[in-house]
Amino acid sequence: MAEITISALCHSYDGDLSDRSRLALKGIDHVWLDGGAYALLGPSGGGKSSMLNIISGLVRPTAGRILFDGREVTDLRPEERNIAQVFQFPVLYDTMSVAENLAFPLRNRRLPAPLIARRVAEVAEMLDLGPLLKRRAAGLGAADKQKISLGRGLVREDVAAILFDEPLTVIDPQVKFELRRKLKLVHETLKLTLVYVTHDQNEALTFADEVVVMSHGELLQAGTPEALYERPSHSFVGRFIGSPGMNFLPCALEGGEIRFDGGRLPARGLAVPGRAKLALGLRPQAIRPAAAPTGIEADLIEVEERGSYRIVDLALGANRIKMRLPEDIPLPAGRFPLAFNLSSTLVYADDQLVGDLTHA
Ligand SMILES: Nc1ncnc2c1ncn2[C@@H]1O[C@H](COP(=O)(O)OP(=O)(O)OP(=O)(O)O)[C@@H](O)[C@H]1O
Repeated sequence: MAEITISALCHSYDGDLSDRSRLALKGIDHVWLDGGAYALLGPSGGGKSSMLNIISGLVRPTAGRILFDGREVTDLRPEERNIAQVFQFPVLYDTMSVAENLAFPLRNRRLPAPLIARRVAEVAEMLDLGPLLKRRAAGLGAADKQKISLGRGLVREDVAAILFDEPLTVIDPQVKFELRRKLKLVHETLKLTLVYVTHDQNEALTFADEVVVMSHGELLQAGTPEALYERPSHSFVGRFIGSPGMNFLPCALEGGEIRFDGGRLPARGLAVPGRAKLALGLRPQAIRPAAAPTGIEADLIEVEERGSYRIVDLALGANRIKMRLPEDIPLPAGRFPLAFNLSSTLVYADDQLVGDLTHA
């Protein structure tokens, strides 16, 4: 396995870098550490597949470099890079048995038969394919076929990394959960460098040690699931992660206070760039009804029951915000004061996190 470094990566499918807004990748730097389990998360068209295909060598970047363990591979062909890639749809040979499909990447490299047999048995065991080894791939369902594709990715011991491009899209939810758990176990056992593309935040947050969020060809944040949840460094990440996502209140910094429609909060010592568009970012669980007046008053609009908690829609001045309230906390009716957890009340300037209100 290898550490993969990408440096100043830009890509345009027509080769023209002059119009930044049209680039599929807009100057990305990142290091994928050896043995890390990464999720590459973002909306459709954000550049995730382009990034994977550039790492594997299927696409050559218009500008920038890729290094495996410090060695430049930008100009190497896919077969020279030793990357295993698993795609959204199963890639296998229908006429071969499951065992032959799993063995194929190893036979191709002319590995000794006993080694091939050992690896095929190990991978089949990991993915519960043992009972199917002699069956022809053609007769199997979508989930089993995709397991074979995953197995073909995992079977080689010499790969620099395994890249998964939305591999569970065609799998139904119950099996999906099971396979994701299996992949996590496989990662823990084999310490592979894994990059797993998804646009599903639950998939990303449960699978990865580190989540990399991309949108519009930019890498917006890379961090642990907790960091992305608690301190999104870009407002897009705050909105994209969480259900519901982060609330954003347009605000202004005046006289040592953050002022927003519906309230104000002390913000002494907070420095923000001049002329920046400011917003307060608040997770729904950082908001609570207050027992005494706080200067922030909201009107109850709607309540959605979600089992052990409620999502409460509130009007705060002209803003609509969502509060996540555990079942055991009473919900006042009508208009009531709100308290914000200040360490989770984040300040964004032109969509970038600049601080919180803790020390105000
Ligand atoms: N082969 C291609 N030719 C031209 N443009 C492409 C090609 N592949 C991707 N693009 C464009 O590059 C941008 C990034 O697409 P990419 O497929 O990398 O994003 P993605 O995040 O993987 O999206 P999805 O989740 O839909 O696969 C998009 O604007 C897309 O239209």
